[in-house]
Amino acid sequence: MTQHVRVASHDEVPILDLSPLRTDGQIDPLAAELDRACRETGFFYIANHGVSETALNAVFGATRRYFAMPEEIRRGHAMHPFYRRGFMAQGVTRQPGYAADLKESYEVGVDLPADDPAVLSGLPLHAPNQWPAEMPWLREAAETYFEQVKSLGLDLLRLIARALGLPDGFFIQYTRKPMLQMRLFHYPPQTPDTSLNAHGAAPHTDFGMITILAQDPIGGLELRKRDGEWIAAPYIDGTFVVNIGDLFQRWTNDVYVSNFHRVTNRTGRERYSIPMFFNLDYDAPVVCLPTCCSAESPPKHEPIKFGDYIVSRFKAVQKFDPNSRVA
Ligand SMILES: O=C(O)CCC(=O)C(=O)O
Ligand SMILES: [Fe+2]
Repeated sequence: MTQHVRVASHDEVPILDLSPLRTDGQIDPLAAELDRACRETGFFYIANHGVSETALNAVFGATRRYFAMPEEIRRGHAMHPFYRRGFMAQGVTRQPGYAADLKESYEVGVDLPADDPAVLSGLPLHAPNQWPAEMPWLREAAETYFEQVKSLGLDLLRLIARALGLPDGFFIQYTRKPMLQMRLFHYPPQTPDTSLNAHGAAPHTDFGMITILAQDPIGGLELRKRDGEWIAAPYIDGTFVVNIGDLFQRWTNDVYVSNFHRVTNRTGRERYSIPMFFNLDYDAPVVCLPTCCSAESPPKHEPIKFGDYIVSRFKAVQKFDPNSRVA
């Protein structure tokens, strides 16, 4: 079992107050704080993020209620392996070198109509959401929260563009049909006989752009600093945790860091968390950002399409099957 780790200092994982984003205030000092956090640990908290407490409490309430039901009911909502919406059982996610993750989830994306051209053409991850008809409370709470976190994500994209010296709309231009993936997570408590190699979520880096995470007071999220030390990023009331994904690191020519993190729930209690993987349009060209490369620091990575990269990572760790589409 992993050792007890110390709590991150404010310097290591700062709390950024986002109020200036919504009050038309001066955002440059905030962008500078964000820039420093993204270069050093790739993790920061955000406060005054604009998501209502009512929406947050409702989505956690619905998540608890859903996972308190017998698993057979959830199995009836099994996630479609191509569209990635619905229930994902324990053990689907497996990071190389570790036992399968102990968490289970309900997956939600951008709710596209079945006749949307992207859906009709079979673009991976583009689909209508899947909702159990007998649980309207799940859909209602998840959709309300999803919309609020989506607008928070757009605010963050504007701030990130500012931090990187790009026009404010640089990333927002690629959010016409963004591949947002929200996951309602349940982490059962780890028992003493759980394999030493098992985690709620084994050490990994996130795939995409940024992750906006709501965790409950149980805590358990830990991240690895650039020097290799693991530190805890506990629950802080009124905040979310934001971190950088691998594709965004690549886009910045490795100037921003996508860091390893993990979750181990040793509290003996159920843990719930709700990450929003804020990804961009399938076709967004990920080519070294103009402010991140120069003659002294040439591009380190080949250009790639946003969606092609995300799909390649799903294949590696989440049993994504490109041949599983039903016409
Ligand atoms: O549940 C958490 O606190 C973090 C989950 C996570 O890191 C992930 O799903 O990528
Ligand atoms: Fe993660």
